[in-house]
Amino acid sequence: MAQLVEIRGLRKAFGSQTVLDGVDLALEEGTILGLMGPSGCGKTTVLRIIAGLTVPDGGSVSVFGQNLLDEEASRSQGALRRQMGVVFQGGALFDSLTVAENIAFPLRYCLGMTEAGAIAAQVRLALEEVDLAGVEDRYPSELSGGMRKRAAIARALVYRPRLVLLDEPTTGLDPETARHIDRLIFSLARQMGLSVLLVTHDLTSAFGISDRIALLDEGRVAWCGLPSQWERADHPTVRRFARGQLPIREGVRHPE
Ligand SMILES: Nc1ncnc2c1ncn2[C@@H]1O[C@H](COP(=O)(O)OP(=O)(O)OP(=O)(O)O)[C@@H](O)[C@H]1O
Repeated sequence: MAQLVEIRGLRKAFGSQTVLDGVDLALEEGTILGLMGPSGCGKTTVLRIIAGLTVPDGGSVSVFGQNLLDEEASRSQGALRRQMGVVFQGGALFDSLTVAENIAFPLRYCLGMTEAGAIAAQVRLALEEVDLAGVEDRYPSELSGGMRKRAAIARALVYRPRLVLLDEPTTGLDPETARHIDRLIFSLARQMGLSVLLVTHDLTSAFGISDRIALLDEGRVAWCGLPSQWERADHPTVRRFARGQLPIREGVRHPE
């Protein structure tokens, strides 16, 4: 299968702190890659580099076959970004805009749509896809945490990206709501043929919906494999990260 994202030898330091020190990572088209690792190991930094929001110090990042660090790719950043949907940690909806205005935002400002009827129809469809029909006129503060996450997912998917970058989509949610979000991500990804990078601390989420798992630690990918290989992985980082707990396997689906 084709690699939609291919990262080689990625390096990034913030001041004297080296965060990424030779990360190799690949995301196959149409699959979900769960990126896990201890807090502060650089997961969000990897996501932000792929999204073009953080500039790395070295290495290569190829997305849709284009090296993001090439001059030519930097000229077509806008076109590349339009093929990516990003859900940031916390959802990052605009508080002063209604849900409909939030979801319409990328249609207006990324795709340049202006026709109100067409925008409203796409917003309605996007909300239906995340089981949020009817909340168009509410403000984010009037939604529950789970509803805000779903609205953020709707905003990321409304312009039909090929690649979706999700940063901790289930953090801060109760287990039932978190599993609802997992099911939603999984079914939308499969229905739409999306490729998904899922950054998460949530083992249930990662093991429930990911096709592959990568574990980032000390600046590198310490382990990468199928969820079914995790328990047999005789790797110190895997043991340390899981702190003796077996991954919980009650998620949406578990590829063997
Ligand atoms: N813009 C920045 N300036 C300085 N340091 C930064 C910046 N962004 C990230 N860092 C540092 O880089 C390290 C990695 O951060 P990052 O957010 O990528 O980790 P993470 O694995 O996503 O963490 P968490 O799981 O806690 O969200 C942290 O020590 C963080 O403080």
